[in-house]
Amino acid sequence: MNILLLGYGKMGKIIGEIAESRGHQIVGRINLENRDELETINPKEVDAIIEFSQPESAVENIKWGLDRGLPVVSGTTGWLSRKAEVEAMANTSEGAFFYASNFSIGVNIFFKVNTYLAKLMNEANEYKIAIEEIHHTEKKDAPSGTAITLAEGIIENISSKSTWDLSGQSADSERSIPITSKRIDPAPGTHIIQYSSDIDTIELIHTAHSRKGFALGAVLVAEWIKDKKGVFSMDDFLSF
Ligand SMILES: NC(=O)C1=CN([C@@H]2O[C@H](COP(=O)(O)OP(=O)(O)OC[C@H]3O[C@@H](n4cnc5c(N)ncnc54)[C@H](O)[C@@H]3O)[C@@H](O)[C@H]2O)C=CC1
Ligand SMILES: O=C(O)C1=N[C@H](C(=O)O)C[C@H](O)C1
Repeated sequence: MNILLLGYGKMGKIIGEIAESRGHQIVGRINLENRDELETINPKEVDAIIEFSQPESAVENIKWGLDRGLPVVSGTTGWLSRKAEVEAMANTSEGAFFYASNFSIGVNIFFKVNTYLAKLMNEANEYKIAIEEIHHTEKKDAPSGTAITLAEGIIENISSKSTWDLSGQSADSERSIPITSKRIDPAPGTHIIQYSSDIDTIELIHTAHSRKGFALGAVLVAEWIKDKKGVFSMDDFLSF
């Protein structure tokens, strides 16, 4: 299939490599520096857009694809305050929209383990809950989109928690899950969920060894979303 890359940085480059290794053609590699080239792209020659840019650019990029009736696979994080706006546009367009905070199959298994453990821990109020995420120093947003997804999974299953905050910034520490963001090179992405009490500590940890898992997941989703219309997530794509 023909793939247009909107955002050709660390993620765009490995996505392009993996896509070509799977026999796909990259019909455009667009960055901030060459965004004027986007107008030279013929939408009829694009089967899917894979968008990994920056928080302030994602919505404009996604809308560019939806306006042209194209499927857009977006992995950019840090813009979810406008997600409902984008989903509404996708539902009234001829295109398709797929967002995931993390495209790694391993992290999506981690998401399921997180919600399972949260259901069990809902019966154990003596534990304090905390999340930590560690990424490279070029990351623009904090906390990570993955950490926010983890916090949301806990909030949905533990009645005593209703929000999250960047560690130390919450007015209501009883109802808020603190997220600590650390920036240490070359960390591709580590996420830690901790339940601690006076008696013991339970920790779940996911450590990405490279960006390969994120990139492969995005390419597999692009292959899956071809010719689809509407709004989709990893829950639609995964069989577990
Ligand atoms: N969902 C997931 O599985 C993953 C998501 N991410 C997210 O992907 C995003 C990109 O991450 P990286 O590739 O590491 O960042 P990066 O900074 O290496 O690359 C981003 C690229 O986007 C380009 N860009 C910015 N605005 C643009 C625009 N309006 N049009 C076209 N290109 C534009 C920049 O020139 C840059 O080359 C971040 O938000 C990050 O959190 C990163 C890894 C996995
Ligand atoms: O910026 C990154 O690198 C990553 N960002 C995503 C996030 O914000 O969760 C996914 C992954 O952790 C890598």
